Amino acid sequence: MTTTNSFSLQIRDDQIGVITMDIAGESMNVLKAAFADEISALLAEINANTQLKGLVFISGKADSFIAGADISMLDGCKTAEEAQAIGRMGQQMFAQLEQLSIPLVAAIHGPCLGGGLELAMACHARVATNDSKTVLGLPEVQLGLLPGSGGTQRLPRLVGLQKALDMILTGKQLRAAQAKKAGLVDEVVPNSILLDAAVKRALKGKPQREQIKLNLVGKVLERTPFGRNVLFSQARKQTLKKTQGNYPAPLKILDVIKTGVDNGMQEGLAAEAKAFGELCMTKESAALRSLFFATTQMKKESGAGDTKPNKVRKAAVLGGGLMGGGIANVTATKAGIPVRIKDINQQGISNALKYSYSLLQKKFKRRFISKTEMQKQLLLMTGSTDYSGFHDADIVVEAVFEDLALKQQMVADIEQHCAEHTIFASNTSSLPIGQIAAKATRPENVIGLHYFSPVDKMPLVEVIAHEKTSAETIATTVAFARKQGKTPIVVKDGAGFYVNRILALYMNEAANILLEGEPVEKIDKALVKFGFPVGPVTLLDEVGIDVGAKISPILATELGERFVAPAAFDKLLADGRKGKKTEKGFYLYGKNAKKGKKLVDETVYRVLGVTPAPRLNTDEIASRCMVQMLNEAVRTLEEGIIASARDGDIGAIFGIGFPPFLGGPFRYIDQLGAANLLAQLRNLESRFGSRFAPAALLVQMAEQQQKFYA
Ligand SMILES: C[C@H](O)CC(=O)SCCNC(=O)CCNC(=O)[C@H](O)C(C)(C)COP(=O)(O)OP(=O)(O)OC[C@H]1O[C@@H](n2cnc3c(N)ncnc32)[C@H](O)[C@@H]1OP(=O)(O)O
Repeated sequence: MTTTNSFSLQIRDDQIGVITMDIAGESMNVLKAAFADEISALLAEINANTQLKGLVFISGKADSFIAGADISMLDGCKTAEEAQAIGRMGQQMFAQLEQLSIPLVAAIHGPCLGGGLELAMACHARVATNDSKTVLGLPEVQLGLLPGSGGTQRLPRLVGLQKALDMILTGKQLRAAQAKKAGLVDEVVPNSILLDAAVKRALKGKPQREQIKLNLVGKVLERTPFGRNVLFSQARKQTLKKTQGNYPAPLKILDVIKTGVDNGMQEGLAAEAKAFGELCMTKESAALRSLFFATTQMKKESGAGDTKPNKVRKAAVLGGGLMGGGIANVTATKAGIPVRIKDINQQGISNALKYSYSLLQKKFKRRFISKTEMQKQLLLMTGSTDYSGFHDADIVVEAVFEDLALKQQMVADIEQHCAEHTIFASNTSSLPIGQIAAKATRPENVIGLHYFSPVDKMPLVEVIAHEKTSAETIATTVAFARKQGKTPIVVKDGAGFYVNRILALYMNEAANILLEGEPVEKIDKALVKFGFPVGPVTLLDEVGIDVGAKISPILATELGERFVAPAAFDKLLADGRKGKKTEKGFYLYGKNAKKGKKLVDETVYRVLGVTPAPRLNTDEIASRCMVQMLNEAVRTLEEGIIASARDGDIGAIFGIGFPPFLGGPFRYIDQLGAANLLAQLRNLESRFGSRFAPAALLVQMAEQQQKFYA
């Protein structure tokens, strides 16, 4: 047996060499530049051994194959050339593996991502486990990068151009069964026989590469120059529409893949390494990498110092509506915890169960989960119209109407029907938690747990501790949310908490601009171009104009005048316009809508008493809404609502889709400069009044030329 720092080679009696990768001191295998020499030494030994029949590459870590190149190493690069050299080194290392004369089989269990998948693709065959921890993908685009060590060239050759474009442009990860269907892995087996299956394959010799199966349209699109031109130009159009030109990586991905397809692998690889180096130096990639570091760091925090969480064995949800159904869904499917749903009527429970069934059915059809997994997860969800099955719940999440008296009644009911230690978590979006806990006998068990809609998709939750919430309750709730696949931020109690507070002022400003006569679609386009997934007016239609109207007065009473929504908005409700759910809002829905087109309901202007006439340019519209959000974010930091700029950045990106390439409100202010933002606010304050008054902390930072991040 030969060992280097991170690799070992063991030759079995059947003359199959097993290369095990296990980086000492790291919880996951990642690729580092220093490995080039180790791999070369290993390969020299392998090439000198004429007895060897084949090789298996496997990870020595319990639950990870390789999570990609070391992102800290990439972050440390000072020049594009330095990053390009790292990509090149990986390319050369993997080319050496591919050129081995004996078969090399990758045995994959756990995340096989980025450089990890690039390595696996250079192997001659791939066997993966059917475990849910096994995921394969090229997520570099989510870091503002592209796969820099052959991924842009090998993936299209393995799975076809269309599938590869989809995977590389989105960074999506496939489960083993999906990867098998795509042609990315050759065999899927249980973890217990992974090594045996890989050895068996290696003993069979090098496999012939099979031609990718395509239907007629696929053949025209991928195998003719005309078809490929159509494919790339369509992909470019869609990419630009999606990114609004804000992200450089996807366009480079298209260029690099096209170079490889048109001019061959070598030119493709050269273009890939060069683009990788360039992208590494962009501010967009730096911002996206900072998100990776922030979220990884947050995974380790309990939310309550050294206090350890208690185990949650069973959960319950009050209310089977859209939110309650979503919360029950992530509890069963992501956390794997049994969950009891209570609603006032049977219909509510059926709706919640049906909702989960349809989501799971979709996952099953996409081969993301097996039928057994689906059935197991469904069995974790049960319901009743009374409190039966609640006595042993460790946490109860309430998702009932936004009504203080009702929520206080729920607290009393839970204290009566559940155990002493049961946590009462409220999914309120605006009511202070202290008020919900005001009549509680065990206020230390009461906490806020604010999810965002749709719950199965939105990654953020706000965990809100009121004055009497115990550290144990905080730590347990944070751990519970994390098990549900969420990124929790712990925020201080106060109306609107963090996310809705900064969102409310941004939405109000969009409403003010609308009342000045700017057309609805122009306002939405301005903010989409800025980088938000949808514009503010669309968002209001989605969330519900009535919901906005309910939250505004609460925020205005607790936080001041600047939160008062424009009075004209009452006219919308008087006109029965609640938004998309009632098919009556700012846009046309239902039978009035035109298929494939989003059209403004022009009658809304009459109701609001305005005549639409575009006057402002899109930058002005975006910046007026944005400065409101940024200024309020600074205020929440000043008041201790959020504990750090990092939490504020993650909250805004994961909670409202703040443009990730800007790194969040605080990183964006650092980019703009506090003084610049202050000048914009002062200017707007002189024109529009005190709603633009700058936060004291911002003034101080501008004067002292400080930044939120060092
Ligand atoms: C040249 C190439 O084309 C370029 C590349 O490969 S770029 C890198 C592409 N890869 C990625 O983007 C994957 C990044 N990693 C992840 O998404 C997640 O870590 C994961 C899905 C692999 C695992 O998630 P999870 O189980 O929650 O574990 P998580 O806490 O995130 O990570 C565990 C540890 O591995 C580290 N880690 C994971 N991937 C890493 C990476 N690519 N680089 C550096 N560290 C990494 C984390 O920092 C953490 O370290 P710590 O224990 O010392 O804090």
